[in-house]
Amino acid sequence: MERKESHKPHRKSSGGKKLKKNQQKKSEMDKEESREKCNKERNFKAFSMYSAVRAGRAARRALDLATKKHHLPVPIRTVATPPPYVIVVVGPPKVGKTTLIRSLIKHYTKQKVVKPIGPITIISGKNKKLTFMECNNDLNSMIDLAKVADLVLMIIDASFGFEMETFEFLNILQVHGFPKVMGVLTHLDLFKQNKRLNKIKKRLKHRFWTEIYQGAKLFYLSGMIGDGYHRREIMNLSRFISVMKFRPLVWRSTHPYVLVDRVEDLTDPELVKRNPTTARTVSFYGYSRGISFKPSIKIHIPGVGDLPMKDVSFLPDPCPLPEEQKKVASHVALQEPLFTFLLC
Ligand SMILES: Nc1nc2c(ncn2[C@@H]2O[C@H](COP(=O)(O)OP(=O)(O)OP(=O)(O)O)[C@@H](O)[C@H]2O)c(=O)[nH]1
Repeated sequence: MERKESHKPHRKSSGGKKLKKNQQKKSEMDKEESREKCNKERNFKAFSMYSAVRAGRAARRALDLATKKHHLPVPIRTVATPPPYVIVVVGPPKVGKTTLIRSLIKHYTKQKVVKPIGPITIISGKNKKLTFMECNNDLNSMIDLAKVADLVLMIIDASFGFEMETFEFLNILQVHGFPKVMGVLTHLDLFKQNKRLNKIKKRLKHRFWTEIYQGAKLFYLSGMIGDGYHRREIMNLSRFISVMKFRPLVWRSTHPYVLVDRVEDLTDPELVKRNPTTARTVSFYGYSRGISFKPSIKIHIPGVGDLPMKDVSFLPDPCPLPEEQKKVASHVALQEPLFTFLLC
């Protein structure tokens, strides 16, 4: 007789090296899956806050940036094409003001100006003109230019640091409404050690931010090639100037004013010969800025006084924009915001 043997089923082992490894693998895979699922469902950025201090700082910065954009709307009062923006180059003696103007003019016009004297107006884009002017280191020049500057390029010699002239000009700016200010560090090639150069750059940047505002733009010009600064650095600076938005200051957008480019004495030379202190008739040429001039108003000339105006008239623009040049070519009459007025 055959005997059937019944075996007990094999019991699965609940321990051992291999099993433990498999279980670990499985649990890891499960975790990964659940994490992926979680990320898909929720925005993982929402849980990225690790530090309350850092989050506070980020929130404050975001608010700062948002409030910076809150400006009252400014009505545009200029005629058709705006007058050139005035860029004043300020700094102590021998810091590189002339060199910077020369380099910028060479970049924009491809022309070499050996010694730029007085205001120089150039066309920097399709509908933008710029007037560059160097500020002398006397108080009168500083006060006069602080009144008309749209952008101030503040040159700082890195090997000297900040000097009295810089602080004087900043104080004057505060009185006349603060236009845009950009710092330019020169003479950086005099530092031979990189470590020291970086330290100086950082120190001057923080000092500049304390004087102007946190985050004010500071450019670094690392040295000279020939008689100008490096082409690439000048190109970067000019690009920055080209895209800059100049916000008109309240006083300037509510008053007429002129930065005089040319003066002509129209008095009879015979009269002057006979009496050098005779009353003179003088013609001033310049772009009218702010609001329109009325012939009846008195003109204030800094350092001279209030004088009656005899006449004010339009002149064709000596520096027309490319579009206007085309119009002139096709004999379209132009009315430019350039003024001449007679004083007696
Ligand atoms: N090594 C070095 N020399 C520079 C630099 N910038 C300007 N210079 C030199 O400094 C000297 C004075 O430069 P300017 O451009 O005439 O200075 P400035 O501020 O116009 O001088 P003033 O009009 O007399 O006040 C020139 O010999 C320049 O070659 C620079 O970044 N590095």
